[in-house]
Order: sequence, then C-alpha cells, then structure tokens
Amino acid sequence: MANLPSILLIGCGHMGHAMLKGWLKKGLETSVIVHRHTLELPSPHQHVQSTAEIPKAFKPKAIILAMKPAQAAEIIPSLAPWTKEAVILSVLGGRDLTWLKNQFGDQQPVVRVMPNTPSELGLGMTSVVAGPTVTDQQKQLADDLLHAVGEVAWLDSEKEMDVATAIAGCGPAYIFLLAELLQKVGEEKGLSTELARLLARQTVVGSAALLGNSSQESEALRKAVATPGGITERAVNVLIDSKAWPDSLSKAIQAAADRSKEMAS
Ligand SMILES: NC(=O)C1=CN([C@@H]2O[C@H](COP(=O)(O)OP(=O)(O)OC[C@H]3O[C@@H](n4cnc5c(N)ncnc54)[C@H](OP(=O)(O)O)[C@@H]3O)[C@@H](O)[C@H]2O)C=CC1
Ligand SMILES: O=C(O)[C@@H]1CCC=N1
Repeated sequence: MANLPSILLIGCGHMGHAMLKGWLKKGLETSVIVHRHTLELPSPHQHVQSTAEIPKAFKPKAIILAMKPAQAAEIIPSLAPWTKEAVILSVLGGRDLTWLKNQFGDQQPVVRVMPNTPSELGLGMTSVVAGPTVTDQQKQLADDLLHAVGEVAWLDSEKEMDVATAIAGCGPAYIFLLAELLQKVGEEKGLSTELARLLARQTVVGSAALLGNSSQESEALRKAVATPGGITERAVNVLIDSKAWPDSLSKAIQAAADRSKEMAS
C-alpha cells in the first residue's frame, strides 16, 4: 500500500470527506482532521473539532484547505503554527494563487487544486497549478496525494483553471443531472418510478464504466449505439443540434467558468 504523507485536513464536508476516504483506502500516514461534527476515524488518524485543538507538535507535510471559499479567510490565520514546513493544497473553488498569497504571505508554498467527488472511489479528476515558491519535492508530494485519488492534470497556466473547474470540478453534477432527467422523463412517459430510476441509473453507471474501460473515443462509443437509420439516431439528432446540447453545454460551462473567475478574490 502506498505511504502517503501526513496531512492536516481543514474542513471535511462533501469534498474533503471524499478525498479523505480515498486517501484512507490508499494508506495515509498520521493525519489530523479538523471537522466541527462527529467523525469516525481509524487509528492513528486524529479528529479535532477546531484548529485550536490541533496538537502543536504535529508536523504535517501538507495542509488541505477544504472549507467553503467564504469560510477560509477567517480560519487561515489560526493555521500559522503548522504552515512553516508544509505545502498548502487549496481546494477552494475560484480562490486564485494571488488571493492565497495575500492570505499566507509571499513565501508560503501553495498549490491550487480542483478535484471532484469521484475521488472517494479513486476515480477523481484533479486539475492543479503550483505557486512560485513550491519546490519540486512538494510538487511530487502533491502529485502523489492527488494521484492516490484519481487522475491529475498539471495546468500550463492558472488561466486554464476556471474552465477546468467548470468541466471537471463541477462535472459530476452534470452527469447526476442527466441521470435525474432520464428518470424524470421515463416517469413522465408512463414508467413507474422504480423502473425509471433503475433504467436511468444503471445506464449512466454502465456507460461511464464502458468509457473508462475502453480505448475508444467517446464519439466512437456513441456511434456504436446509434445504428444508422435506427432508433438512437433519432434522439441523437435532436440532442446534437447546435441549438440543443452543444449550445446549452457551452453556455453552462461558460457560466460556471465566469463564476469561478468572479470568486478569485
Ligand atoms: N463539492 C464539490 O464537489 C467540490 C468542492 N470543491 C471545493 O471544496 C470546498 C468545500 O466544498 P464542499 O465540501 O462542497 O462544502 P461543505 O460545506 O460540504 O464542506 C465544507 C466543510 O468545511 C467545514 N468548515 C468550515 N469552517 C470550518 C472550521 N472553522 N473548522 C472546521 N471545519 C470548518 C464545514 O463545516 P460546517 O458544516 O460546520 O460549516 C464543512 O464541513 C469548497 O471550497 C469548494 O469550492 C472543489 C471541488 C469540488
Ligand atoms: O460548486 C462549487 O462552487 C464547487 C467548486 C467545483 C464544484 N463545486
């Protein structure tokens, strides 16, 4: 089992908990998790309810910021006793490296990270960009931690982060929405809730697994379903019309990317 470095995780909600579950499965060294609610943790991991309770002698190699962006500025000053020898991995949506530098100071090594919730299963997709004071060793450490919960893309420029966030950070929500809507349409067209739910869920699950296990492009997999002159083609022609999915998805990604940019500071 991989030996991942000691971490201090601040905030253990949807995203923090997804990453933690993934890391625990991969063999995380001692960690301290700051979470204001109850939390079952296997030994030697330690749960505390506030930053004031973090053991002073604890020397985390990485500090993960996984609270909501609006909650971060209030907490960051209380992390000073542990930041000196650590690299910060900020999961905060939108908050850019300039904002992080203003919070932690010029010299603090900070990596901006945008994961997604399938990290819980080791199937995450994380986009990453490092600040100027991050050492190669710390980049490797961040890479090891993030690869333990899925795929990692180091961005060439921080400018790519807003669109990367809109596609992959937010992306699971679009896929779950598709499952929701398939179920809803099935019900509207007369199927029982139970049947519509089963058809919708298993189709999304099976298609994602097929894509993940195939060397073929998604377009080829789609074409393998849509027999020319057959049934699927009729539906795909509706969806692929430039005014349908191409347009609405493009608008949706732009709206999310714009929001990410707005949240930089
Ligand atoms: N959800 C997702 O899919 C993704 C989220 N992100 C980013 O991850 C971050 C967290 O999002 P998400 O997990 O969805 O949000 P949640 O609200 O589920 O989690 C945030 C957690 O931080 C906790 N927290 C806040 N302040 C403190 C504090 N002082 N001490 C300890 N814990 C604290 C909250 O506790 P409490 O409930 O008590 O307020 C909560 O449990 C955000 O910055 C978001 O942009 C990034 C990628 C994907
Ligand atoms: O919606 C959000 O703001 C966060 C960032 C990406 C996914 N969830």
